[in-house]
Amino acid sequence: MSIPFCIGRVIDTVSSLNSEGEMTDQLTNIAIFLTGLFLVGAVANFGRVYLIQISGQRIINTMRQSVFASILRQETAFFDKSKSGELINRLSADTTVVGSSVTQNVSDGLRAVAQGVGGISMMVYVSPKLALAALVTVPPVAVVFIIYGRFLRKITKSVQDSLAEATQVADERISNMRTVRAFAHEKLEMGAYNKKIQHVLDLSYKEAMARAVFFGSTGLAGNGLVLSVFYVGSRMMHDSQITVGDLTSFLMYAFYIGISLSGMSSFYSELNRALGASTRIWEIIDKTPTIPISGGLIPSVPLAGNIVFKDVSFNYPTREDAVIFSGLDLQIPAGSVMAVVGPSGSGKSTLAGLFLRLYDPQKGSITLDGTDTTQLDPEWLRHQTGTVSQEPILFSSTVRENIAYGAVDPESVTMDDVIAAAKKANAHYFIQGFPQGYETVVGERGLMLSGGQRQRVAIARAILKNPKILLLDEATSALDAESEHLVQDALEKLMVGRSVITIAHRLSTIKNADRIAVLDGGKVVELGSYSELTQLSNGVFRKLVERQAIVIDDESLQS
Ligand SMILES: Nc1ncnc2c1ncn2[C@@H]1O[C@H](COP(=O)(O)OP(=O)(O)OP(=O)(O)O)[C@@H](O)[C@H]1O
Repeated sequence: MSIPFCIGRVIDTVSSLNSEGEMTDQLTNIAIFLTGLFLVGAVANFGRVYLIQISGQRIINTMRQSVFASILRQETAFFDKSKSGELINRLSADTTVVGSSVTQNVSDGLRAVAQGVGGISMMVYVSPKLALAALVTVPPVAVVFIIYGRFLRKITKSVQDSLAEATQVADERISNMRTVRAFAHEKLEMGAYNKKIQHVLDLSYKEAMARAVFFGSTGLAGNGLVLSVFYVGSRMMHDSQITVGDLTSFLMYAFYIGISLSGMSSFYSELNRALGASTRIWEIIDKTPTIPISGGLIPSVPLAGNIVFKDVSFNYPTREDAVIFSGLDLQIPAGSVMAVVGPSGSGKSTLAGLFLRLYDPQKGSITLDGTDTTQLDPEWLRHQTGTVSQEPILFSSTVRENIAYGAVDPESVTMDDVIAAAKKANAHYFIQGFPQGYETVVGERGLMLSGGQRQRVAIARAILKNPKILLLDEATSALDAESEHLVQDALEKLMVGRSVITIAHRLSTIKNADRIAVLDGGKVVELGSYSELTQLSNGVFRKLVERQAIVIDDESLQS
């Protein structure tokens, strides 16, 4: 800010001084002063760029950590409503928009603001009257800024929303590429994606138009400022109200302000884009989950494993009209095996999910050793429970890491523990057959393994966990008869001394269960041992067994 001032002084000094020596002295002093100032400026610039860059990157990091932590904290129902591609977009694209605004623009923007404020102050110092003439452009510029800022925040949110929808489409199709290929729907999917991305482009046209108007008008305002200084200043100089040096300084300040106005315009523009995108980030960061992931009671006495469902009524939050349970009662005594059967869609998997507190029932209670599970620490509850589900999902790491994932602290699991669990799950043999053995990477979601292999790795994971409670949701459904027999054997050994809820379609696998609960119409309609239930004439279970026997007979006849 002192440069135009110094130049003004140089001009006035040169035109007023007569002696050569005096002029040289003055000029040397000013030159030394300016050199010092330039050096300070260079160091300050270095510091500004470096520090702002570093803090910007740290802000992006912290934001990403907070968004991801908040996503992981959310209750299961949140993931029923949200789409993974959309969430990933918030984690990456939105944080980048906010982050890049913070990194590049705050630094340049603050400089532009400082330059603008400094320039105006110096103008007022040199000549308040001329400064007033220069600032006639401020009110219309302020109005343009306000209107544009509002518009940009809104449109950025829409662009980011549409981009998230497009990412969601791509994400779902790419992760289910086999289905797309099997149905030969590549062109259809391309069309679906193009439609979404076209919407982003349409919105971007609007944004580009607004930007063009904004930058055009702020540029015009900057030039208007220079022009008014030129016009009024020249007249004032002619009337000897200001010196030539003052006018030169003034014109340079006017240019500075013009430049700073353009810097402020892009800063303001980016800031509003960042505000639009950050709305989507804060929506997630601020969201409090309805079921916390930890916190609550951790019983001091050893867990026995008495599970009681009492008068439980439930519907999924996303489908309020579809009642899954209405007044369901079920008791699983500690250390016993309860098999749950029933028609498809009768709520067998839901029952297991309610015990794990993936969802909370709208009515009734689920207790563990007499304590309502809503009072218990969910983290503790889930650590006590081993789960093998119908379609076990593995992570794209090694077989060893996937098995060790079952432990409370996977890092502390030894190779011997992993092998022992794999042997019990009848998985050791096939794992050893891989060239990299336990270090084989299983691909995204474990897709490089067969369904049966995945299931055995998942069983090994549950065995390694050694939990007090076991939830087996069709744990052996993907296995062939021989493997099923072997794994079933391992599972039965594992079940001893634990409370088990086992869900099975193949009724032959639950013959040894202590009791069988038959679900239908949102309630337990029959309860008893295999032999008790098969003896009930007209019983639902008996019919299920008879129907399955016919199917099995048909299959064996055909083969
Ligand atoms: N996340 C969800 N959101 C909304 N509805 C769901 C959800 N999961 C399941 N449902 C519905 O709840 C009902 C019970 O599903 P559940 O998976 O518990 O049945 P199931 O008896 O285990 O079925 P299957 O034997 O076919 O595995 C079904 O009608 C299903 O459509």
